[in-house]
Parts: sequence; C-alpha cells; structure tokens
Amino acid sequence: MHLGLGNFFRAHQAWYTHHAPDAQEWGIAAFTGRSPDLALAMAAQDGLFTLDTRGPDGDAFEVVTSVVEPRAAQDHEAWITRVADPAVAVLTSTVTEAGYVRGADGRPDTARDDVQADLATLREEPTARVRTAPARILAGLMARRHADAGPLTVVPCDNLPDNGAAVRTVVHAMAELVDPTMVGWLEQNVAWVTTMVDRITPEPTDADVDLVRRGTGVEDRAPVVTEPFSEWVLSGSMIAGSPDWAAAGAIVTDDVAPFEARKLGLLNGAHSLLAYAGSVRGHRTVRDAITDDVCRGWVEHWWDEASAHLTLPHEDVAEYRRALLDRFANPAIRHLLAQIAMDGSQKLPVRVLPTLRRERAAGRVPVGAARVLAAWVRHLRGDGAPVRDPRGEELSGLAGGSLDEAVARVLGAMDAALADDVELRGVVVALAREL
Ligand SMILES: NC(=O)c1ccc[n+]([C@@H]2O[C@H](COP(=O)([O-])OP(=O)(O)OC[C@H]3O[C@@H](n4cnc5c(N)ncnc54)[C@H](O)[C@@H]3O)[C@@H](O)[C@H]2O)c1
Ligand SMILES: O=P(O)(O)OC[C@@H](O)[C@@H](O)[C@H](O)[C@H](O)CO
Repeated sequence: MHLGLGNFFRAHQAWYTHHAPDAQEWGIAAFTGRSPDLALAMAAQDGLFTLDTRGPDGDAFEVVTSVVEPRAAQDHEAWITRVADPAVAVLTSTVTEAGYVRGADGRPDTARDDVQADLATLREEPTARVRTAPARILAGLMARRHADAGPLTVVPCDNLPDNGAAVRTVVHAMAELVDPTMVGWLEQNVAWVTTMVDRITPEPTDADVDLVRRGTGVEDRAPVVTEPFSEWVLSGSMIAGSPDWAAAGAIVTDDVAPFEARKLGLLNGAHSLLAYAGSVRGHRTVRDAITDDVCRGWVEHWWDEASAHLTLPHEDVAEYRRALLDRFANPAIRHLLAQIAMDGSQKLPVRVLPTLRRERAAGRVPVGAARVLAAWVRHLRGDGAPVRDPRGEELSGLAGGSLDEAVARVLGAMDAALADDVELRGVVVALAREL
C-alpha cells in the first residue's frame, strides 16, 4: 500500500516495484493524501501511467504497471479495509514533511485543529474518517489489530532524517492519546524502516502531457517526468516481506544516516538555497538558478560547509557534488523554485540548521548556511517565490518591520538560541541586504 499517491511515489517506489523481479506477485493500492484528482485520473486508465525519464539526450518512455488500485483520500473505508487485509505486507508513504503534523518534540502537534479533530474521532469511532496522515495510519493499524491480520512494515519515503523513527514516534504518540492498549500491539506487530530517497521529480506540466502524447501516441492523463538518476537506501527489517527492491537497484544497509546527511544537506539544502536566493534574483527554475554564476558560487560555498560534516568518504562526496551540478543543470527537467520553496519552516531545520549549529559549535560563522536563512527571511517578507507554508501567516508576520527585527524574530521562531547569537544575526542581516 502507499499513502500520498503523487509524482514522486510514481517515479520512485512504484518504479522500483515495477522493476522488481517478483513484480508479478505484488500490486500497490495507492491512496492520495488529500485531493482525489490523481486517483480519479489514474483509475480511468486502470492505474497505469507513463514514466518519462528525461535526460539531456532525450526521453525514454515506459508504462509502469505496479499501481493496481489508485484511491482517493476520501475513500476512507477502502483505506482501513486495505490496511486490515492480511495480504498487505508493506505501507510506504510520501505525504511531504509537513504532512506528518509533528510538533517540535516530534509528537503530534495537538495545537492544530485537524489533529484535535482526528484524535476526537479516533476515540469515539475508530473507523470514521480522519484526515491527517498519522491518524490515517493509526486508524488503519487499529483496524488491522481488530482483524488480527498480522505484522506489517511501514516505510516512510519523505525527506526527513531518520524518517522511520520519526513516523513511528508520531503514530505511537497518537496511539497513546487515543487508545494506550494499541502501543503494545504496535510494538509487536509493526516495523518502521528508515529510508533515504533521491530522484528529482517535478510537477508535470501540460507541455509534458503533450510531449508524452507525441512520443508514445497514447493519451495519458497522468504521466510523470523524472530524471535518469535514482537512489533508494533502506534500513530495517521488512517483517512481513516486500518486493525484491534490492534486485531493482535499492541499497539495503544497517545505517542510512551517512547517505541521508549527504542527500539532505547537499541536494535538498542547495535546492532550498536556490528556491529562496535564486527566486529573489528573478529565476524560476533550478536550472536557471544553477547556471547563474552568482547562485552557483553560493551553492558551492554552502556545499563546502555542509561537506565538512559528512562522514562518507571524501571521493564519494566530491562525486555526488559533481553529479548534482549536472542534475540541477539538466535542460530537460523544469523544476520550479516555487515548488521547492514550499514549507520552508519544515524543511530548513533538517536541511540547513544541523550544519549551521555544528559550524557555530566549531567557532565559525557559516556564511553559506546563513545565506539560506537570509534568503528565506527575504522570501517571508514577500520577495521571490510565494510563501506556502503551514506556519506561513505567523512567519510572514514576524518577518515584517525592519530587517534587523525581522531576522531576530524569524530566527527566534525556529530556535531561540539562533536569535540569541548576535554575531550570526548580524551576518544574516547583512546577507539579506546584499541579496
Ligand atoms: N518530487 C521529488 O523530487 C521528491 C524527491 C524525493 C522525495 N520526495 C518526497 O515526496 C514528497 C511528495 O513529493 P511529490 O513530488 O510526490 O508531491 P505531489 O504533490 O506530487 O504528491 C504529494 C502527495 O502527498 C499528499 N499531501 C500533500 N500534503 C499533504 C498533507 N499535508 N497531508 C497529507 N497528505 C499530503 C498529496 O495529497 C499527494 O498525495 C515530498 O514532500 C518529499 O518529502 C519528493
Ligand atoms: O519534495 P520536497 O518538497 O521535500 O523538496 C523539494 C525538492 O528539494 C525535492 O523534491 C528534491 O527534488 C528531491 O528530494 C530529490 O531527490
């Protein structure tokens, strides 16, 4: 099963499943996170879709057949029926970083109306419709316990550090608040696998739909465009079995952390830098921004700081950086900075702040990391890409007034220690002015 039917899942987990040698034994029931649109479009074509793998030299089309049941979030009855089905062995998820509705402590953010509503619903009627991702996972697992359907593995695939443990924490905490007897069952029956996922997959455009039609002669209402590069690193045990993803190219390891730190810092950190600083400079796509020498210099500067804290061998990191420059500059991939700029309050703490804190602990002022924060403050003040963030209203309010006050308030909202760091604040203000 999958929660968060969208573009990335189709270019990644569905694609690995399609290419697994035992693919014929598996099929994915994939549910959207919110809007039903993609499920409806895919249902009209039996779950099939075209994956357009687009390199600098052209497009390679393939029909991916692993999604056998595309479903809308609104079809909650089908959701709990499926999670409670003993034939289901794995649940993958891609609901965005914000979709897990975690507070600063990693537990459900009970200040949110949607979280409060879901908790009340699950206490009163566990099969009634809930909307947040952790509540949906918990509702499914409660039904699975009721059906005595046996163990299951949850495999989160969002850009979150230690995503298996992160999703376990939020779901277990929700269970404690709803029905504490669930916690023991979860411990016995559910495994949480941690993953690093990597494949740049932008939102497809009407031009992409046309190109697929011309390239294949097929009228596909829901194609996906992705890049040739793909990586999936997983750690943990698949207690109820899984497709043979390793034979399709996934890497199974004891420790995802070094891969995750490399990817979140170098790829996603640079993406966020370009999304804010590049869009302030008038760029619209990752390619536009990375081919601007000024932005490229900022990216290299950030990479030097982030690389100093990575534990993978130096040559691996250098090779990943070289490849990233090509991936970002791929002329065939139109990745909008506005898409990447979304939800900065959820992304910067995992992409940029770990490096920033380590650099400060080492007594240095990391200008590359400070520039990301400076550009983000400018973005919150209305420059560059539009603000779309669960904390957008609050943060845009804090980012008003003089730049000095704005920087102090926004940094304070992320971490009080950052706002107390007068030297860092001064650098962020100067960089925000310079942008
Ligand atoms: N696109 C990429 O290049 C890429 C690469 C690696 C990882 N990812 C991860 O996958 C996630 C999804 O990316 P995508 O490109 O598939 O996006 P998408 O918009 O195509 O699909 C997102 C899915 O998540 C659901 N969703 C969005 N916000 C939600 C919320 N608040 N609560 C519940 N469900 C929600 C949507 O309904 C949809 O089903 C990213 O946020 C990221 O964590 C994406
Ligand atoms: O998908 P998001 O919104 O978490 O982040 C936007 C991009 O940084 C991200 O999707 C990358 O393209 C991806 O992580 C590459 O593997």
